Amino acid sequence: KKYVKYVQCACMTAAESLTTRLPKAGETIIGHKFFVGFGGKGANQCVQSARLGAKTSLICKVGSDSFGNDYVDNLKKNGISTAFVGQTTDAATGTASIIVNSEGQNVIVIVPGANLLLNFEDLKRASDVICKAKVVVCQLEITPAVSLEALKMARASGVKTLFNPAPALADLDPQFYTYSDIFCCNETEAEILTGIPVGNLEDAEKLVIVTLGAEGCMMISGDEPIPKHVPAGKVRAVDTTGAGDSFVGALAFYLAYYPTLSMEEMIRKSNCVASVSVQALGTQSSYPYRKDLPQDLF
Ligand SMILES: Nc1ncnc2c1ncn2[C@@H]1O[C@H](COP(=O)(O)OP(=O)(O)OP(=O)(O)O)[C@@H](O)[C@H]1O
Ligand SMILES: [K+]
Repeated sequence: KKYVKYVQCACMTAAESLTTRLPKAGETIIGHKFFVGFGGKGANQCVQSARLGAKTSLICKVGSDSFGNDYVDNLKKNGISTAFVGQTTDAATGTASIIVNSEGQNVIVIVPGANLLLNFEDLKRASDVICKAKVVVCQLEITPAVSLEALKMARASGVKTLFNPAPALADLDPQFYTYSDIFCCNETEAEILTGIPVGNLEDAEKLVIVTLGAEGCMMISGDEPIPKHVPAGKVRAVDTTGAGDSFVGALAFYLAYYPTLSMEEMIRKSNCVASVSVQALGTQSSYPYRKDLPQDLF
């Protein structure tokens, strides 16, 4: 199989301003630091997989603007195929404008922009990549119906599906459960999602993983219905931003390249990768490369 993994996703430019306090409505204040980074859950996950050595292709849409051009360069630098990264003049590249005060409190405005223009036609164009992948990973930062369609296309070709229901939707279409082999969310998302009728969970996915920050993860599967705790190692965390995406990206890598490992072992290794990411600042900037990790992870 040519593409061992494909992520269908959102790309966002994150512009962050640091100030002593958050401005009030109508107020202008002076901050002391500004930086721009690359984000979006799907893209983050894809970058982490690629840095572990996975062959990846991203299906997404950015604007025909400087943020979009920079994002395409960033993906290429990470060795990710951009054959299905569309650029549109109908919307701007997705952005997250973030203001953080000295207590670490923040206000964030996300404008999804071009991400919401990714459509069924784009999926059709990429169908060869989707259907020949080993693993397809989807999230909810694009139009949910498009994510669901990608999962269905993958499933129809026997491709393993990993779904990360983030950001969480209270009224998630129950079909997402049916078309996900692995359903991986964090505690907050699990809380929002538990409004789903239990009947849907029963005829659903083969495995549910809930990530628990420093505590690692809980896993529960059809084969092993008793929840199992897979702890993360003790590390000195400096910035946990993006840890969830590092975990999902790592898990996708192990599913594609080490399919004979037990799920527990894949989760243990993915915890190790994500726990490295919390020891560095930022999101993609904190994701480890294969060469910098203990070699017993491979
Ligand atoms: N303090 C920590 N120490 C060790 N590992 C951690 C720590 N925080 C997170 N991790 C690792 O990262 C994984 C994901 O963390 P978490 O559950 O906080 O995800 P998240 O809430 O989606 O994170 P974020 O939204 O900040 O990206 C955990 O399962 C664990 O493997
Ligand atoms: K980090």
